[in-house]
Amino acid sequence: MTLRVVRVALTGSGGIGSRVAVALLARRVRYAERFGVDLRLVGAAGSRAGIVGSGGIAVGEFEDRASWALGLTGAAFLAEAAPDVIIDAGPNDYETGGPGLAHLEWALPRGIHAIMVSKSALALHGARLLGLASASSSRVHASGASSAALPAVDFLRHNLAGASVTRVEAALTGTTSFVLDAVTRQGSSLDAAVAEAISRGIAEPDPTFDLDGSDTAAKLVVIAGLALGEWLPFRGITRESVLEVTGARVAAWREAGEKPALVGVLERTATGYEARVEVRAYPREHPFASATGSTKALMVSAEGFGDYTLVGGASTPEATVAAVLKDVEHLLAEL
Ligand SMILES: NC(=O)C1=CN([C@@H]2O[C@H](COP(=O)(O)OP(=O)(O)OC[C@H]3O[C@@H](n4cnc5c(N)ncnc54)[C@H](OP(=O)(O)O)[C@@H]3O)[C@@H](O)[C@H]2O)C=CC1
Ligand SMILES: N[C@@H](CC=O)C(=O)O
Repeated sequence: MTLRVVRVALTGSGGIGSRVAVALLARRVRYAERFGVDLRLVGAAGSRAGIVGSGGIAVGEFEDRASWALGLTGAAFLAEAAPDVIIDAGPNDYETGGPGLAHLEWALPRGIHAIMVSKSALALHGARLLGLASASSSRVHASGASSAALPAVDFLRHNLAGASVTRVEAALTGTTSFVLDAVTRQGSSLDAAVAEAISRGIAEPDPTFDLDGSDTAAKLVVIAGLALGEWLPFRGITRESVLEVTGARVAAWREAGEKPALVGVLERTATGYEARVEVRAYPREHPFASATGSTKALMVSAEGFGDYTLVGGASTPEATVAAVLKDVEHLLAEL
C-alpha cells in the first residue's frame, strides 16, 4: 500500500512538546495501519534553535539538542520544515498572543493544519485565526489549549452537535484545583502547593497564569469559540484570583467540608454568552466535590438534551500528550 506522507513540525519542545514528539514517533506504525499515513516529524524548534529533517527526524536526533541549528525558529524554521501540520506547544503570552500567534499566522493561510497546545493565540485572536483557517481549508484542533484530557470541545461539538447550550460551568485548570485542594484538605501553604504543582509539570511555565484565572479564562474562550462558535473577548472576562483567597475562607470551607475550585462559567443571555472566572465551593454531595487533586470537571446544560456532568481528565503531562494524540487521530481521519 502506498502511504500518504503527512509532515508534522513541532514548535515548542519543552516538557509537553518533548513528550509529544516521542509519543508521535512511537505511533508511526499505527498511523500507517489505521490511516494509510506515513507521519514524519520533519522539524522541531524551541526559542533559540531547531532541527529540520525532510525525511523525518528520529527520537535520537530530536533528543540531541546540541545538534540543533541555532536561530532556526519561527517563520524561518517553518519555511524550511515545510510541514502539513504544526503542533504548537510553546509558551503563552496574554498581552501579545505568544509565539503561537506568529506560527498560526504563517501556517493557516498556507493551508497548513494546526494542533494547538498553547492557548494565548486562540484566546486573544481566535475569531480572526479561525477565519484564516476557514479561508484556506486548514483545520484547527485545540484539545491541549482547551482542557486537554477533559474532552470539553469534543463533547460539545460532537455529542451535543446543534444543541442550544444554555450554561457551562467547569473547573478547567488542574493547577488551581490541585492548589485549592491541598490548602483546604491537606492544610498545605499556598507556596508549597504551587511548588508541588510545578514539580508535577502541570503548572504553566509562569504559574501566575494559572493562579490569576488567565488559564481558565483562555480555556473558556477556546471552548466557546471552537464548540459554540462564539469568540468571547478574553480581556472582558471578569476573573477572581486564587491569590486573593483568604485563610478565613479556607478555614470556612474546611469546616463545612466543602470543595473549592476555580471555575469558568458561561451563561447564555438574550445577547450572547457571558463569561466569568470565580472561586466557588461545592458541598460534599455535589459531583464536582469528587474531583480531587488536578482532576477537572464540566457541567453543561443544553436545551432538549438536559444536564451533564463530566469529571476526569486530570492535568498531567501524560494526559496532555494523550489529548494531543487524540487531536492527531481526528485530524488524520479528516484529511
Ligand atoms: N503542562 C501541562 O500539563 C499543559 C501545558 N499546556 C501548554 O503547553 C505549553 C507548553 O507547556 P510546557 O511544555 O509545560 O512548558 P515548557 O516551559 O516546558 O516548554 C515551553 C517550550 O516553548 C519553547 N519556546 C519558547 N519560546 C518559543 C518561541 N518563540 N518559539 C518556539 N518555541 C518557543 C521553549 O523553548 P526553549 O526551552 O528553547 O526556551 C520550550 O521548549 C504551554 O502553552 C502550556 O499552556 C497545555 C495543556 C497542559
Ligand atoms: N496549567 C494548566 C495546564 C494545562 O492546561 C493546568 O493547570 O491545567
